[in-house]
Amino acid sequence: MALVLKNVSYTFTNKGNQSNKVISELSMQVNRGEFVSLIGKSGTGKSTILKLVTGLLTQDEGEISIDGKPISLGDVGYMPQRDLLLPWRSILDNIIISAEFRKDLQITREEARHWLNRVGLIEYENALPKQLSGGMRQRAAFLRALLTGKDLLLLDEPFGALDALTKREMQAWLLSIWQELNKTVLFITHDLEEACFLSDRIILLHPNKKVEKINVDLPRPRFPELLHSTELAGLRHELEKKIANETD
Ligand SMILES: Nc1ncnc2c1ncn2[C@@H]1O[C@H](COP(=O)(O)OP(=O)(O)OP(=O)(O)O)[C@@H](O)[C@H]1O
Repeated sequence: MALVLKNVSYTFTNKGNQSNKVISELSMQVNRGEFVSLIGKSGTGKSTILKLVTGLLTQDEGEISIDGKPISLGDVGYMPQRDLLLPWRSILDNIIISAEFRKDLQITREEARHWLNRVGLIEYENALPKQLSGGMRQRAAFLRALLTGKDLLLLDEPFGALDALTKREMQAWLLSIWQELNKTVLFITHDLEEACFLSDRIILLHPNKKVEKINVDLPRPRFPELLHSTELAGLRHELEKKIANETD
């Protein structure tokens, strides 16, 4: 067992004291080594769930734990929707930033270079973020989350802004790294095909705050040919229908 959310609720209160209960009595679990995707219409609270799990936000009610211990800031590797790379630091210095704040974490520059090489960014180790394309920045932001050394990675729409081909490449290397390093991943996407292709399970958030848990019974390892299979197309279609029929 890895991450458990039990009866979690969260309400945003705006300046005018208007409140918006975004998460209501949510219970869900992500097991060690699993790849789980969160899907649902815009505004159903996907990013809020990730922020609660990181500890950036604190739930009003309920419990969030990792291996039975209440979560605290810094327990997970987090890749937010916007990459938030520091514009004045080189790519290499951006990806090893966690080691500067944590005594328990040693990342050598050699190790960081190994990873830059793995994702095709070694030639950019000394470049500034603004010199990289969107896809390259996403890869750097992913490495920064990976090099926190945490088992649980929270990835908020990491490939949302990429063209279809780059997205395919990134999905393939994400799966290879996930398998090789035995990570646990909680992933947000609006791309239903992507959710089916990558995940063991999908958690669908409904606008009425209910959640639906869907198993993805597709074989692993996953190869790109699977994207053309009737099984994947059938599951994607099923999800599409569930989401399309919803009203707020
Ligand atoms: N800082 C904030 N202050 C007030 N309301 C917020 C804040 N952040 C998010 N919300 C509101 O909470 C709700 C859920 O937002 P959240 O970003 O978690 O949804 P989401 O499912 O991730 O959406 P999307 O798919 O568009 O990224 C929305 O109604 C949003 O307007």
